[in-house]
Amino acid sequence: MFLRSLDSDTAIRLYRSRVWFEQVALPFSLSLHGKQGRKDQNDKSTRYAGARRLATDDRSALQVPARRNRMFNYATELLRSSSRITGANKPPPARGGLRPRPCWAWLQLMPAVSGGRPPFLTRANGDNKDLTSVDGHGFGRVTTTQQNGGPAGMLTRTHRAYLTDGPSTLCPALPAYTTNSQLPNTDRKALCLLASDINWESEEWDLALAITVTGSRKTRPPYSRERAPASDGAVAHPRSGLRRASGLNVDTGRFRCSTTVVLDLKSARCRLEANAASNRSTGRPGEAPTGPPPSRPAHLARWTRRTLQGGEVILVKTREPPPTTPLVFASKLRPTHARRAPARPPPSNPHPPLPRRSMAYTSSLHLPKHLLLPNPRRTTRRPSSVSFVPAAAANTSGGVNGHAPEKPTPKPNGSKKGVNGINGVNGSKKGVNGINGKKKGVNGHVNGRHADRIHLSVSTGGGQDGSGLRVAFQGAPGAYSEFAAKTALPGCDTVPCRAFADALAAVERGGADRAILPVESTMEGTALRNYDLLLRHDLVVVQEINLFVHYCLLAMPGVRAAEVRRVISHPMALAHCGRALARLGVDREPVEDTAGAVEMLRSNRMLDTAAIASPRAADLYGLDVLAHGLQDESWNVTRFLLLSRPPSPVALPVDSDAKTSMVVAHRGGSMMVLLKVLSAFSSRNINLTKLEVINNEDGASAAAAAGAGGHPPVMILDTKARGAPTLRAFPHVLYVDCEGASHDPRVREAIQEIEKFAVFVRVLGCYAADSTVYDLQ
Ligand SMILES: O=C(O)C(=O)C[C@]1(C(=O)O)C=C[C@@H](O)C=C1
Repeated sequence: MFLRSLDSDTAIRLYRSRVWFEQVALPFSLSLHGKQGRKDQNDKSTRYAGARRLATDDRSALQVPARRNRMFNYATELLRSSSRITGANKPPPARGGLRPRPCWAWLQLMPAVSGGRPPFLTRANGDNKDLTSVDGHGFGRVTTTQQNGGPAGMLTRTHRAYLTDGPSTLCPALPAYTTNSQLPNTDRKALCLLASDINWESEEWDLALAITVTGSRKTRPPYSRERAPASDGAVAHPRSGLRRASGLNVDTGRFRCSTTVVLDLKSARCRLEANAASNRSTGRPGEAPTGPPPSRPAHLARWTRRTLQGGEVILVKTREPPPTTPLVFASKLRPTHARRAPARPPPSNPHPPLPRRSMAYTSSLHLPKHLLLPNPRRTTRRPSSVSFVPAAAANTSGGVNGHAPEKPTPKPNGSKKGVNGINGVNGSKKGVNGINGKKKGVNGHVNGRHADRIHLSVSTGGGQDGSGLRVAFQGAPGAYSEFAAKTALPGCDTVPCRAFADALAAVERGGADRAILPVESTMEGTALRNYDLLLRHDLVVVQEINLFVHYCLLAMPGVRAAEVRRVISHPMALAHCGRALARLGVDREPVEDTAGAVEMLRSNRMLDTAAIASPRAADLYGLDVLAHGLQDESWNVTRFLLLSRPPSPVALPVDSDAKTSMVVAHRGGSMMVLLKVLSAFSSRNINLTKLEVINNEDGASAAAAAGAGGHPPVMILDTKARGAPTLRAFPHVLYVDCEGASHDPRVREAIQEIEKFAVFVRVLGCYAADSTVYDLQ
C-alpha cells in the first residue's frame, strides 16, 4: 500500500513529522520509484534506464526497516540515480532541440506491517492524522518567494520558505538555495555556502534535499500546488528562453519534478565526504579510494559536481538544540569539521595509564562461560521464594560494617557443614544438595565448581526487584554500569553521575540508595582506582554482578568504518579493544564513560569519530553499529559491586554462598604479612576468591618528600576511629575476598587473627556470592 508520493511540500511536512520517525516502535519500509512522464526515444536509453533502476532494483533493496539514517542512505542513492536520470553531466539540449521528458523519482512510504495505522502517522501528541489527508495547515505550510539576482556563476535565486505550524506560529525560516543547472558549479557554491553557513556546534540543522529533474513545460508536474508570488516578475531563462509563468512553481520556465528526501545535513555532509573519498581514485561513486584524501573543499566540489547538478538544496533549520545539559567531560571534543574551529592541542589524557602498584593478585573472575546468562530482566530464572537471614535478625552485636555476627544457621538439608559451604575444601565432604542425586556442596557446587547453579534472590532493601531504590552510576544512560545496576536491581531507578566518586558521594549523602562500581575485569584485572575510591567512603558492598562486556564500534548514521579517524570511549574500553583499534589505525581519545562517548558523538555530530560502547547504547542514542565484538579477548567480563550505606540493608539468603570482602593494611614486611594472612584463612579451610597486594612504600615516601611523583599511599576511611571516621594512609594494603559470611565463626576468627598483626582491617561487605555472568543481549 502506497500512501502517497512525496512532492517537496509533503516531504517537508513529513520532515516536520520526523519526530515520528524517531519514536516509532514499528518498522516500516521505503520504496523508491522512478517514472518517466513520456517516452522519448532519444532520452530513453539513459534516463528511463535510471528510472527503471530505481523502480525495480531499489524496490527490493529497500525492504528494510527505515529509520532516518536509512532514509539518508536511500536519499543518497536517489541522488546518484537522479543525476543519471537527468543526465546531469550532459549539456542541456539546445533550444528547439529534443528536450528531456519529465522523469522523476518518488520517495514513497509503505508500512511494513499490515493492518492498523501506520506508525508514522501518529503524532507525538497522540493526535492521529493521516498523512494523505493533511492539508497545508495541518503540519506546516510552505510558502516560497523568489528573489532574483546574483552574478552568473553564483547563486541565481534564493528561495525563502517558511514553515508554519498551524495558522499562527511562524516556524524558523528556511533559507533555500536554488541552483541553476545551466550555470556550472553553482550547485557546488551553494553547497559550500550551506556548509560554511552553519554553526555546527550550537545549532541543529537538517537538510531537505530536493532533486530537481527538468522536463518539458508541456507537462505539468503533479506537485506544483504552491504558487510563487507574481511580484517577482517573469524572468527569461538564459537558455530555454521560456518565460517563467507567474503562478507556477517553476523558476526557469521548465517544470521541475522534485523528490525531496529528508536528510540530516551533518550526515549528508558526512556522505558528501564519503562520496568524495570514494571518488578519489576513479571519480566514480562506490569505488574504493586509493589516493591521499583531497582537501575538504575538493571533497565538496567533486561530490556536488557529480550529483547535484540540476538539483536543489533546501536547508531547513527546524529546531534549537535540546535544552538538556550534556555531561561535562574531562576532555571535551569538538567536531573536526566545526566551522572556524581554532586549532587546539589534543586534550590531555584524563586517564593516565593505571598504576600497577600491586605485586600479585588473584582474580575472582575466573568464571566459566557456561555461567553466562542473559540479563535477568529478560529471564525468569531467579526463583522468588528463598529464605533469608535478615540483617536485623542477626542477634549479636559487634559485627563489622554493620553485619552483625551471627550463630551458624543449621543447613536445611542436613549437611554436616557449616554455613555457606566454606568448610570443606574442594567440596569433598560437602553436604548433598539433592540436585540430580549428585554429591554436591551447598548451592550446587561440585568439587568447588559451580554447576546447576540455583539463582537466589537477594533481599534488596527496596522492593524485591529494587523498585523504589535509586542507584547511582558513573556515566550517561547506556553505560555498562547502568546495565549492571539494572541487572542487579531490575526495578531500580538509575541516577547518572559524572564520576564514580560522585556516585559514591551521592549514596553517602543520601542522594541515592546504592552506587555501582566496576572493580575488576577479566582483561585488565583489578581497577585499583575504584578500589581506592571504595576505601575512602563509608559504604558497604551488598551485591556483586558480573557482566559480559560486549563492545561495539558506533558511529553517526551513515558514517562508514573507513571514514572513522578517531575513536572515543572509556579508557578501560579503549584498553580492552587495543588490538582492534590498532588494526583500524585510528586515534584514541579517552572520555568519562562509554555511553558518554556516544552521547558526545551524537550531540556534536562527529562524523569522523566513532565510539566504543554497548549495542544498547547504539539503540538508545540512534547510532549505527559499525562493528561488533571489538574486545581483544572474546571472554570479557567486568565485575561490579553494589554499594550501600552501612549497616547493610541486604539480607543474606540462608542457603546461598556468601563472600566477604576486606582490606588489610600493615606496616612493611609485606611477604611475611601476606603469608600470615594466607595462613589465617587456610588453617580454617577458607577459600580466597581474590587477593590483591599493594605495596606503595617507595611511592609513598617519594610522594611525601616531593609532593608529587610515585604512588601515594592508599587512603582508607577508618570507620571505627575514635571521634569521627578518619582517612588514614597506608603504604601496604591487601584486598581480600574470601568465601563465607563475615559472621561465620571461621571467617570471624580469621579476621581476629589478622587483626593481631595487621595495623588495620576493615570489612568492606558481606554479600551473596554470585558467579553468574550476565549478558546484555
Ligand atoms: O563506561 C562505562 O560504560 C562503564 O560502565 C565503566 C566501565 C569501567 O569503568 O570499567 C565498565 C565496564 C566496561 O569495561 C568499560 C567501562
